[in-house]
Amino acid sequence: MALAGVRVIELAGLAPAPFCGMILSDFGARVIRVDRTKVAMTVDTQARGKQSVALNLKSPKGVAVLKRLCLQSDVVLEPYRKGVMEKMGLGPEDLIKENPRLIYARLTGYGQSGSYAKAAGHDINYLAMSGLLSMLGRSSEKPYAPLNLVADFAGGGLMCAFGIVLALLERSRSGQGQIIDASMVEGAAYVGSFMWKSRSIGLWNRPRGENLLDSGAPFYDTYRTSDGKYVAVGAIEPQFYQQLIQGLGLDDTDLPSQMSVTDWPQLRQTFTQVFATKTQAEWGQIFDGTDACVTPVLSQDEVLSHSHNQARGSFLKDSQGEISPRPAPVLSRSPAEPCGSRDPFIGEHTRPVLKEYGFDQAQIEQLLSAGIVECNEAKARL
Ligand SMILES: C[C@H](CCC[C@H](C)C(=O)SCCNC(=O)CCNC(=O)[C@H](O)C(C)(C)COP(=O)(O)OP(=O)(O)OC[C@H]1O[C@@H](n2cnc3c(N)ncnc32)[C@H](O)[C@@H]1OP(=O)(O)O)[C@H]1CC[C@H]2[C@@H]3[C@H](O)C[C@@H]4C[C@H](O)CC[C@]4(C)[C@H]3C[C@H](O)[C@]12C
Repeated sequence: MALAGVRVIELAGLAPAPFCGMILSDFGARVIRVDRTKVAMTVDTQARGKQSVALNLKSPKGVAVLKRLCLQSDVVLEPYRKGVMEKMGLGPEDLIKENPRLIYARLTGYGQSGSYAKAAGHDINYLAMSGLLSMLGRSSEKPYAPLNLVADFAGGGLMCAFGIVLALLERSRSGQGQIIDASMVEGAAYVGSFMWKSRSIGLWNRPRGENLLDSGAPFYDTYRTSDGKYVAVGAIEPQFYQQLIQGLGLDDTDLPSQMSVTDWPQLRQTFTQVFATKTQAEWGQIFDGTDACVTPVLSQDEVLSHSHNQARGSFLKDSQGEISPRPAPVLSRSPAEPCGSRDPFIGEHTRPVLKEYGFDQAQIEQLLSAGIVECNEAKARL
């Protein structure tokens, strides 16, 4: 796999950093997640392929153990607010001095500088600060955050993984590691560059929810079908829009012009009435195989059985029966090989990892008895 041989130390975080770690693991990196001790369960639901070491970083000996892990690793990924790692003596200066090849990835909400750098926050806050949240929501409704998708994952975990791969590539030429300052505000905004760079063509010059791509246009929206399900319509171009009208059994000459913005409410009403006359499957029989850009709105469970997704194997079922998306994109020669076994328990791999990283039996026992590390192999054998 593309990242085979890359060794990552992931400090346990909430959601963005775990997603970043899972991406790296899916594409072949060895990801060791460092969990706190005395914690019963992990919140990392994106732990596919990872190993877990439980380590108390509130103790100097625990800090020394982490330094030794980072000394022999390629990447350290930390999900804490600005200054936390420095406070523990684990800042970039501390670690890169000992391992100049180390790639030190810092995934935060607001970045390592600026007045908000030390403030707590979550996806919705970062999305709000990115300028994108102000654009999300239907006309006359308040802005809404689309799950915690845009800042936590698109602009956070994924963007950080991209930064790590860039730094690995650069290191292959320079031999040097570097610090990645991954701010979710900036990552989300960067993902949304189109929203800024297309203002000049007037795509966003109307109020929220009244533009072509923000639920304003009736030919770019969702519609309820007679069985209470929905279809998505994305017939933007005239040639696709004509196929939409044809599939709906409407006569274009009876309708206002597609781009007559003032007539969009009336056009939406017409589409709403027509889509309500058939089931989602019936509309699928009408529109599948055409360029009308009409697709079923599938649930998280329905995605697995849709013929298109099935043909590609777009979704996986692991050994625990959990359905989840397969890694993307698909590389032709070195594709991801996501691990199918269960996620690790906290501290499940403490002993074998410490041994692999050069700690002898006596040192490991000493760390265990002092509570610096925890080992939960027994739980794993149940
Ligand atoms: C996980 C589910 C989904 C959450 C997604 C949500 C929408 C997000 O947006 S997550 C993104 C959050 N932001 C960031 O990641 C940006 C960077 N990070 C931060 O800004 C901060 O870390 C913070 C604000 C997120 C948290 O701040 P906090 O003060 O807690 O921590 P830090 O300042 O960073 O300092 C870390 C401290 O920890 C010490 N540390 C670290 N490692 C170790 C170690 N190995 N040993 C010892 N100590 C360690 C470090 O020294 C620092 O200490 P100091 O502070 O002393 O310096 C979640 C969605 C719903 C959640 C569940 C729900 O809330 C119910 C339960 C609530 C319960 O309380 C917890 C369990 C829940 C089930 C809960 C579980 C999950 O959170 C959810 C499922």
